[in-house]
Amino acid sequence: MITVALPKGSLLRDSIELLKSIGFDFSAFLDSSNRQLQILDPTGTAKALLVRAQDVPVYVQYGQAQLGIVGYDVLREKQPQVSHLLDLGFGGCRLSVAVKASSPYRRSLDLPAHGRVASKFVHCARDHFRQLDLPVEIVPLYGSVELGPITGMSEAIVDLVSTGRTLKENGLIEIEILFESTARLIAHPLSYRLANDGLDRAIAQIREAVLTPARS
Ligand SMILES: Nc1ncnc2c1ncn2[C@@H]1O[C@H](COP(=O)(O)OP(=O)(O)OP(=O)(O)O)[C@@H](O)[C@H]1O
Ligand SMILES: O=P(O)(O)OC[C@H]1O[C@H](OP(=O)(O)OP(=O)(O)O)[C@H](O)[C@@H]1O
Repeated sequence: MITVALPKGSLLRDSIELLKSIGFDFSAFLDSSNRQLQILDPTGTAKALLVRAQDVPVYVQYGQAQLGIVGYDVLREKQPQVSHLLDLGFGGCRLSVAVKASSPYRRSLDLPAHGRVASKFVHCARDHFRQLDLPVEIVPLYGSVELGPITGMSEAIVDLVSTGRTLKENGLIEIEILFESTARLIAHPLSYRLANDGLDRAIAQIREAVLTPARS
């Protein structure tokens, strides 16, 4: 039995579609009236856990799931001890620095020393400003990060941008990209090395499905 940790939120639908293309049906997670956090595929050969995006690598690192699907952004932020197998191509976004459009800042280095930067990606943000040798205070938030500059709590944010709509509708602009992100397939390192439970076959099928442009 293979167990796969799936992220709630933005990546869930594409993750379920990908697994469906290799014969595992976890579409029950898309039914909003369903409250189950663990479901068996109807064939009884695989199980899926529904977890918060940041928790996917935790279940994989500790071996409760042999496989997981998670954004590269989360891997950069959490640095989990997992095997990084494959870029799945969906969930494209980027981690960027953004400021109020009306502010004078147009690159990270324009920000004032000891200014504040709000982010859910505390480690990535800290690394970015450390590399620039610009001392800033990172303010950890859990969501709606854009409110940092809007309310005046912070001069800037480090947050995910996809279409750019959230920034635009909140009067912010992107001034620097830290890195691009897509969804990744990760594995529990020991399980991957031992390749038990048809794991090898499932990984090969996922690889094949990702390389084949149209999923059925
Ligand atoms: N706007 C977006 N467009 C595309 N992919 C995104 C977008 N926002 C986030 N992602 C990707 O989806 C992953 C999950 O993000 P999502 O916004 O669903 O959850 P979260 O808000 O980070 O987690 P939680 O709701 O548990 O706090 C991110 O780690 C990123 O890889
Ligand atoms: O560029 P866009 O396509 O507008 O997407 C970017 C938004 O998506 C994510 O937020 P999410 O929906 O996860 O909400 P959150 O603020 O609670 O993290 C991210 O934090 C941005 O706010």
